[in-house]
Amino acid sequence: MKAQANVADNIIEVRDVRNQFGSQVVHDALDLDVRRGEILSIVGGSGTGKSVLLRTIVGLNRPRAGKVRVFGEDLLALPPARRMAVERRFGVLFQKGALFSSLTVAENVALPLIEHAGLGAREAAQLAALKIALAGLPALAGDKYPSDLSGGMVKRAALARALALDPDILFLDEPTAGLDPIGAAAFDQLILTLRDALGLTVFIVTHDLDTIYTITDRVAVLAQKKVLVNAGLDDVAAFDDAWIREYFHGPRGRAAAQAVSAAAVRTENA
Ligand SMILES: Nc1ncnc2c1ncn2[C@@H]1O[C@H](COP(=O)(O)OP(=O)(O)OP(=O)(O)O)[C@@H](O)[C@H]1O
Repeated sequence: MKAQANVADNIIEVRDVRNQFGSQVVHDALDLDVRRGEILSIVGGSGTGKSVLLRTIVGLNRPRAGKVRVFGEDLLALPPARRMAVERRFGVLFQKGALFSSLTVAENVALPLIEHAGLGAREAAQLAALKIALAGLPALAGDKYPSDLSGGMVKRAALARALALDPDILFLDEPTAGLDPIGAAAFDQLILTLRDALGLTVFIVTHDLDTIYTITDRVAVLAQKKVLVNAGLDDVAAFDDAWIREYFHGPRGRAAAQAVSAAAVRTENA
């Protein structure tokens, strides 16, 4: 079962944000709160700016207007050393994994420990081995190069690297895209376990209805250049909007909802 977030304070606050590329306005007057300890899924049609929102929150994209506060700090207004200290509290898993292809998995995971935590090579290697295990990979995977891994293992390796610096917030951009259903379900359960064990806050950009139904506490829907609704799944699914109706009540949405109900019944009868 999902555990609800313990403390309902906002760890991320996005206020009145505008993002624009040339004449294309992606976000206009966008507001979003993310609560400490929750798993929040960001959904929306293709091109609604889910990845841009993630990049804006982690400071990789400067909005044209508005403010983003993470842990109460405006990242873009901080002096470099303070900004780096805040950034160390983020773990980011980008869409394609973004591992260095010329480094082994263990070296990829050790890199932030050497570069940002100032560890020596030996300590970093020991800690990297722990993170690799935490991400559910066998120890042998540490010696492999990203090109030698399956898609699911690449995601786990990238997750191990995202966990390297013991982040408070995990940002995941379409973590289950390209995985088979069994691999995707296992990855979802891993995220849930890590959230519960480590007290992480998890921000997931996803199209995956199974992820949304099985591990998400709240869902934020991007539409009309803003967050149309940010609430629990039942409230979002009942929201009166054409895209939401099609997404949550179309065949795939119904199948995901039924699978979760069936799993709940099995648990009750066990
Ligand atoms: N650096 C950039 N320069 C110009 N346009 C950009 C840039 N980054 C994003 N965009 C545009 O912003 C829009 C939103 O992009 P984004 O990748 O956030 O969408 P998305 O909701 O994540 O889509 P998808 O679900 O297809 O991955 C797109 O039209 C994209 O082309």
